[in-house]
Amino acid sequence: MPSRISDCLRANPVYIHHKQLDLNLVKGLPDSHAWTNLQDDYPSVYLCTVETVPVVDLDDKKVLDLVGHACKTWGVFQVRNHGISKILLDEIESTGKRLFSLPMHQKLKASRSPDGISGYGLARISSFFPKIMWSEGFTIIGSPVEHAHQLWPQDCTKFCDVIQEYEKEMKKLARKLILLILGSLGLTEEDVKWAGPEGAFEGGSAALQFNSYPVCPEPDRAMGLAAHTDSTILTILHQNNTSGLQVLRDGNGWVTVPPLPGALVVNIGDLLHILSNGLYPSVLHRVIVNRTQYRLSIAYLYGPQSTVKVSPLHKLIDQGHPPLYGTVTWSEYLGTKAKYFDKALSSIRIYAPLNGFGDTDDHKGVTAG
Ligand SMILES: C=C1C[C@]23C[C@@]1(O)CC[C@H]2[C@@]12CCC[C@@](C)(C(=O)O1)[C@H]2[C@@H]3C(=O)O
Ligand SMILES: O=C(O)CCC(=O)C(=O)O
Ligand SMILES: [Fe+2]
Repeated sequence: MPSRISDCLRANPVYIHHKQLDLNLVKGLPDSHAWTNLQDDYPSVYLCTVETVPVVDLDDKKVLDLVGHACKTWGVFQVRNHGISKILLDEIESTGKRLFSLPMHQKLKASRSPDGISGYGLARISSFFPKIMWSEGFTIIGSPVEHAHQLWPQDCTKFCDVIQEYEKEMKKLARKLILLILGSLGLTEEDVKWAGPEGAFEGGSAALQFNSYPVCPEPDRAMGLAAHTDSTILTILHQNNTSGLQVLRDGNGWVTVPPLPGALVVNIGDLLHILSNGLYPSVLHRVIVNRTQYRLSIAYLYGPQSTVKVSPLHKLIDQGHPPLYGTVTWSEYLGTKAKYFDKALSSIRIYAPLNGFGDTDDHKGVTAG
């Protein structure tokens, strides 16, 4: 199994046999983009008044309890007082807008190849669905320079500078959140071998994903980004002021994560699900689209160094709580995800209780298409 993420993605090419349409020019919803069975899925409960995604103020004295509760019961929360300046959030948002408003022929020059890691194109998970999603994406892993130069041959310095600054700040926030999450489990960085000196998580790796959701003529029959969990420890997401992100709540229904000015969304990913031995389950989420408002999001997908071994943390294991998952590196897990998609977590499960013991669910697929 390849050790670096880039090698792993190269070894698991994604062939997406769909031509990238310019969604901004399409007048009606083409059959290729018309999803069936969307109504048979779980209902959307975005008008629900009782259940709202937790919002955690990182300066709150009870932050550990709040984070722990959110991770255990929702797998997603929004954070305030996260330390990322409004200027930087505005800058990354306008960088994304500038990118996606380039003419199609220019964006296609920076296309992600099937065995590539970075660039413009449809989400990697597109190959698992018969219909095409109403979105376009741009992935950055490592240096953005090559693709940025294809997009802006004259001068891509501004783009690269903003990406670099944003990634630097996101990395700090991701580490802070991981320490809080460990704290909420009664653990410290010393309980995580690969955390390194002072819990610095040196060598952690990440992907930056820009997602663009143009306005859609028939939003009820289209899908912005199909239901999935992220293969990360956690994902930090900045969304513009258009709603669309939904999370599946206890298998009951889709709940919208409303955009809150200045707040960032934190999603628990599959690697934290494994590390926490299923105590903090990864969250199934999707994006629906909109007839009148353009939506943009920027996801910072954070994982450990690609070669470190991830398995349920020792202190969470005892006779009553056997390890539910085997050991994987992030690289290996991305390979597993590329093959099995929504069955990836269950494919590495090593202990399956007969009586609901362990109280975990490896996400049964939500398959509309
Ligand atoms: C590191 C990664 C996680 C990701 C696949 C990738 O190689 C880079 C893009 C990531 C992303 C973003 C959109 C949703 C997602 C499921 C996808 O298709 O590409 C995630 C992948 C993931 O978390 O598995
Ligand atoms: O656009 C969004 O709100 C979600 C994006 C997402 O789920 C992802 O990039 O993994
Ligand atoms: Fe996601």
